[in-house]
Amino acid sequence: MPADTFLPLEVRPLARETFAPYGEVIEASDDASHFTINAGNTERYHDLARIEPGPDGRVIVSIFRGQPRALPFTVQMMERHPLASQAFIPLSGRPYLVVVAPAGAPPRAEALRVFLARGDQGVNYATGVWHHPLLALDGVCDFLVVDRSGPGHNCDEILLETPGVIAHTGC
Ligand SMILES: NC(=O)N[C@@H](O)C(=O)O
Ligand code: NI
Repeated sequence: MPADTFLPLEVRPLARETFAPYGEVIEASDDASHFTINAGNTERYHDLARIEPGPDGRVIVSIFRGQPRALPFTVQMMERHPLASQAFIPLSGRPYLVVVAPAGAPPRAEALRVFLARGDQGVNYATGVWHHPLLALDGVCDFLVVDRSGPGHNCDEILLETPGVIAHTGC
């Protein structure tokens, strides 16, 4: 592709099945494993994500306060955590964007998949899955983040040879 080209990226609604190659969707949906507890007061949506702290790692819980991204948004870089998973659970009730590519070799823009997540859907990136850092929309948004603390290098970043562009969320 010529040097000044960009690849338009399609935005799809986030769904458990289509996100499966990249990790899990964390949401209280009918297709999740769930059962009633606390004498009928509470429904437990059970074991929704495979949290992997990796070798000598410890699971930690943090809050990321993300500034909103403006659209159109140019995806120029991707990152991965080769030692552990990373989960984002929205706390502000707003939609956000998720950009992923399969674990393995550094992706080209053609391999990127963009999902629009609802404000009641979280995601867990499986170990090594390429993703773009947090893409909050519409306003400052808080996310509960479950990932790893421990020894070793756990963040690889790459620049895309051809950037992708997210023109709009389609909603
Ligand atoms: N650097 C950091 O902790 N954040 C990224 O991993 C991210 O995915 O937002
Ligand atoms: Ni990350």
